[in-house]
Amino acid sequence: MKITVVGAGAVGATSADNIARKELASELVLLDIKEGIAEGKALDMMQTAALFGFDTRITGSTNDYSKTADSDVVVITSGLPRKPGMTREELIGTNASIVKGVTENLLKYSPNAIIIVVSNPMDTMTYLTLTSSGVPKERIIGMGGILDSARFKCYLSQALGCSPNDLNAIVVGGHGDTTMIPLIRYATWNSVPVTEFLSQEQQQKIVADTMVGGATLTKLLGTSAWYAPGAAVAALVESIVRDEKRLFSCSVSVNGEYGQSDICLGVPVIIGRNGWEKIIDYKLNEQEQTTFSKSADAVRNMNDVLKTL
Ligand SMILES: NC(=O)C1=CN([C@@H]2O[C@H](COP(=O)(O)OP(=O)(O)OC[C@H]3O[C@@H](n4cnc5c(N)ncnc54)[C@H](O)[C@@H]3O)[C@@H](O)[C@H]2O)C=CC1
Ligand SMILES: O=C([O-])CC(=O)C(=O)O
Repeated sequence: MKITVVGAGAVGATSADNIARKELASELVLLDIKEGIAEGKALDMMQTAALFGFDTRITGSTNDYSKTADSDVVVITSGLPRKPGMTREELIGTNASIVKGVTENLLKYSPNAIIIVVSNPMDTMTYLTLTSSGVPKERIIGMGGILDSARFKCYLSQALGCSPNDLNAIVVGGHGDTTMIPLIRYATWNSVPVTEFLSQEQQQKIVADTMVGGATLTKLLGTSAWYAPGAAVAALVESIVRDEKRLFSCSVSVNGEYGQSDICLGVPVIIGRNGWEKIIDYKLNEQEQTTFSKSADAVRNMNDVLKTL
């Protein structure tokens, strides 16, 4: 198994670190446009192999895509992160051309790879990758909902005073401060709805905190987060390479599901060796469906911006 991570910045390097520690690949390539950074981080990580006990061979490359040849999975994290006060959507002007160019280069050497898109605005970057590449839709997966769902579980666990591992909770819709939809009605604590233990006020606060989870971290850090994003990327890669069939919220090309088409949006989807396999229809109630449609409208407006760039 060969995996490439493009972008050796905060998220790319953390993703690669997790992928190596989990031994998800025999070969892992980190690529960046900045001279030496990917090689340096790859060597630094390689020197943890004897300490963590993994056998993955990690190499770095400054923009030489021939080193990424025949990758089974590629992860795109290249592009600008936001700064405090910005939305993810404001990154579109810079990141669209980066993501498009990186995808073209990757596909020259790994035409059969499964592509994971992380760069923001993620749903629109996933749509751009799909529409500009001609790669079958099952092989293009936007990562956002796994991270948002982990944050949702974090806030739920704090309110309930319980282990996040005993929680089941999912966030669907767009990966944006106003577009994500934490489905609290469906969240459970070891099979019991969390709504039975939380007041309306607590529920509203958890949902609101989850939606601005990324913005909260950006304000604290001065740039956006990387530990949970890197862990979420690794979980997604793991379900692919081990064919785990995990049910994750990922941004994929919907075709009538949840009342939407010609858009990539976060929906519950089964992830296996061939990419995303099946969208699962959670029966949204009227209010959730209305929120989902509004989320889709916002993402579609962003996708329309691509035509003006
Ligand atoms: N979808 C999600 O859940 C998340 C998405 N993100 C997004 O991921 C992206 C990366 O974030 P960070 O790693 O924090 O940023 P960063 O600035 O630490 O790293 C980005 C890296 O991309 C590289 N890069 C830029 N253009 C390139 C090109 N053409 N080819 C190869 N490499 C190139 C830069 O040199 C830099 O090393 C941002 O767009 C951020 O908004 C971040 C966290 C979560
Ligand atoms: O907040 C950001 O800009 C980065 C991101 O997507 C996240 O951490 O959820």
